[in-house]
Amino acid sequence: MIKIKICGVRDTETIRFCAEQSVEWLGFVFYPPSPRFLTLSEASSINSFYAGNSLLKPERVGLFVTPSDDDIQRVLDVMCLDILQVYAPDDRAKAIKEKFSLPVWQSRGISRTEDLPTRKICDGFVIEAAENPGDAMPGGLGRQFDWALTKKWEAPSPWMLAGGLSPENVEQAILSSGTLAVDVSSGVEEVKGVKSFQKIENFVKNVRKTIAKQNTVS
Ligand SMILES: O=C(O)c1ccccc1N[C@@H]1O[C@H](COP(=O)(O)O)[C@@H](O)[C@H]1O
Repeated sequence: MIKIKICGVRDTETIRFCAEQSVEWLGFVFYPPSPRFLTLSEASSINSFYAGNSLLKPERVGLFVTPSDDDIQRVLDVMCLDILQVYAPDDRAKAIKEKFSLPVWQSRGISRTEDLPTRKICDGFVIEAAENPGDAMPGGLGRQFDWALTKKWEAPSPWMLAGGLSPENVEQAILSSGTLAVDVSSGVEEVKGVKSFQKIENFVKNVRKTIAKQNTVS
């Protein structure tokens, strides 16, 4: 079973829709330059929505870019998170895990085999395309890398594939990379920062279809 994370969710209708699609994780972006940035007030509303809907299953992943402890604490004061996804160096990612006692996924940009992690750092990795000089953000840009790079990688901890995934390419991405989990943001949007229910539905359908095909041949 391939697990799915829909990142950059900003409203309760999208949360409800994704939950109905049985996705495993929802990503909430706490990085101000992002078009998917969630204010503390919006985070607090989403927290109330979750609190009032105890059957909502998707785990809440808070995304932070080189955060201070205060940046994370301010969010945790208004919203429960199940997992922290961080863009941070190894030691800082470990320190965040220690401080907040939550599972931590470290985002890692790669462009060649040598960039793939060989040591466990925290609880998992989000593997995506390397950042380019001048990029406004380290992720959420719809940029792919060569998926074949991960096919023979002996990952030191669980990982998910991210970067430039879409309903159209996710099947090929899963087959080429060998991933067991996928993370999508811009590929399921109508315009930057606004999720498309149709694209989310197609994305989920195509992921599930890929699993079915894999089951058929194995
Ligand atoms: O989604 C964002 O706005 C974002 C901002 C800053 C860092 C990461 C961000 N998203 C993450 O980037 C990857 C790839 O996203 P995309 O599908 O290519 O748009 C994914 O892990 C998102 O969670």
